[in-house]
Amino acid sequence: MAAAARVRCHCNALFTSHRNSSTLPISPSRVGFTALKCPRKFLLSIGDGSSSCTRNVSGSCLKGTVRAVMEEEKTDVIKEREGDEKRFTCVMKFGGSSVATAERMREVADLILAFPEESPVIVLSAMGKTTNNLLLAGEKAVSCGVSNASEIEELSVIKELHLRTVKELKIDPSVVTSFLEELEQLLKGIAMMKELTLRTRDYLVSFGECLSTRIFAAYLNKIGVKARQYDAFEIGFITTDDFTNGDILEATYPAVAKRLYDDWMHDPAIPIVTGFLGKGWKTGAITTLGRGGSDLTATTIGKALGLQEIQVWKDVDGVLTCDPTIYKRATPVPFLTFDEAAELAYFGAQVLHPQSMRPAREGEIPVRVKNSYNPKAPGTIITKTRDMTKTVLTSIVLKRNVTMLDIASTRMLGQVGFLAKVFSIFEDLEISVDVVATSEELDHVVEELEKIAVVNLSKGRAIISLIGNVQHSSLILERAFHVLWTKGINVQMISQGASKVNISLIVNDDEAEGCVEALHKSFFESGDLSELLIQPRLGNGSPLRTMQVEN
Ligand SMILES: Nc1ncnc2c1ncn2[C@@H]1O[C@H](COP(=O)(O)OP(=O)(O)O)[C@@H](O)[C@H]1O
Ligand SMILES: N[C@@H](CC(=O)OP(=O)(O)O)C(=O)O
Repeated sequence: MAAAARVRCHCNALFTSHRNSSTLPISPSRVGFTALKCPRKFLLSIGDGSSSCTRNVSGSCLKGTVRAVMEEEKTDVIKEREGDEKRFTCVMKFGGSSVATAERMREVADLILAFPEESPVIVLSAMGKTTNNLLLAGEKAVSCGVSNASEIEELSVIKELHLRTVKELKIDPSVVTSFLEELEQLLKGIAMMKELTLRTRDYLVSFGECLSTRIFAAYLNKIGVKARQYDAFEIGFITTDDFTNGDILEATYPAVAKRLYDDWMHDPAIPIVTGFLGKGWKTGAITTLGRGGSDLTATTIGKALGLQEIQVWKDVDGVLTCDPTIYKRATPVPFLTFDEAAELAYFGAQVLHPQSMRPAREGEIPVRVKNSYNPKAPGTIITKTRDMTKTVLTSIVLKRNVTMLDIASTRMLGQVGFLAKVFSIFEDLEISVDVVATSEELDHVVEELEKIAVVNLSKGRAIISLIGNVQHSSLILERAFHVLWTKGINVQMISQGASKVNISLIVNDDEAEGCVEALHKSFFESGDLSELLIQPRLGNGSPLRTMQVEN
């Protein structure tokens, strides 16, 4: 469940909420903000006087990162190798849908071989729905009893899929059999312990990527293309120990580059790397990077090796104007900036992992989103900047199942103190508002907030994010509100992101899909909106900074 918060207080001050929100002038009576996916971050500067580096780290791993950075090799692996011939040109990541069957694996191999001029590093996700099946199997194991663990339906599905795939690809089944046996043992262990910790969960789901990459590497070798399988957690993907949501640490970049380059120099072979996985720096245990984390694996490799391009191959023709499962007339967006793509991902567009743009942006490496089912489609290219002069709206993102907190000051504290206290409650409970996972956690927040405020909790809300050129916010809002007014929809909260590419509206969840469809029709299907941009602007033309809508 996600959450958004609205704070009411009595002050006239400039208010900066968090990463995603701009500095907002507060109205005397109310201030609105949506606090969204914002793992607690600190800026950490490390330098020796002549140079320094700054990096974002989670609060919980601040100490760990300092140590990891200190232990990091001083030399920059890429610079050190500037004299060398560039060994790799791009990274190509294929998601679960791209490698769902033996047939798909063959097609992906053909696709890779269709670009002989490229020297790629390949990143793979687990086959099809394997990650979901592993998680379901783990949950069933908790309560099914040891003697029934081998009969869990999802285990059979996983076994059957992988054994069928090796058979169809005519490769040695021993590539997968020992893993499948180990998986069954693990499920028995979970059944015995009757618990599934986050650490075990990560170990459990790691089987998906470990299996798919081994099968694919074996297949390439079988058809005469030299390939080498790598488990990311063995080649330097170092993360925080936040199981199920590990954060990549800086030490990863030189370590991964060194390993991949060294191996290539000794014995050239296409690297086939497990997406999604890492190794916790303190525990040494397998971690995962959050669902869809293979995109982040790919961009991390792209930055580590200083590649020319990062390609993420999906089952859609690129990033689309909205989720095609919500509205099927969504169309590809040819160009995006890193900011737009990051915002889109942060606000819930499943097509990209929320953190995946960070390494690409830092390394200034273009990311191309392509369709492995339709390689001829141009896809989407994501770069640092693009011509925005004719851009009004780029994409519409829907995030469902949001809980809205309405927080009104009881005036027990001064204005400044009130806001500080509200934020400290979220901080103390280690909750970044958009990632509140259970209602139990929310109860806790409400309990604490009620000591200083009147709190209203509204479930069943959705966030519709309008990603585009917020320089034209008035035009976007005018049109959006017209559409929603026509449909009789009440917008309950509105907020603008600091990145200047996002306006978010909160509406009732059960009305949200209809809103997305209506907004899509108006923004993308009713003529060129950019024509309106030539109309003279009234006022100073500066974009909207804040607005609060009362329901
Ligand atoms: N704006 C969007 N553009 C494209 N796809 C989107 C968008 N929003 C959501 N999606 C969903 O994301 C899916 C692709 O992402 P994902 O399943 O993670 O790919 P993969 O597993 O291949 O990496 C699409 O099938 C689509 O349903
Ligand atoms: N297999 C993992 C990681 C991943 O990135 O998958 P995909 O690329 O299929 O979204 C998951 O399902 O979350």
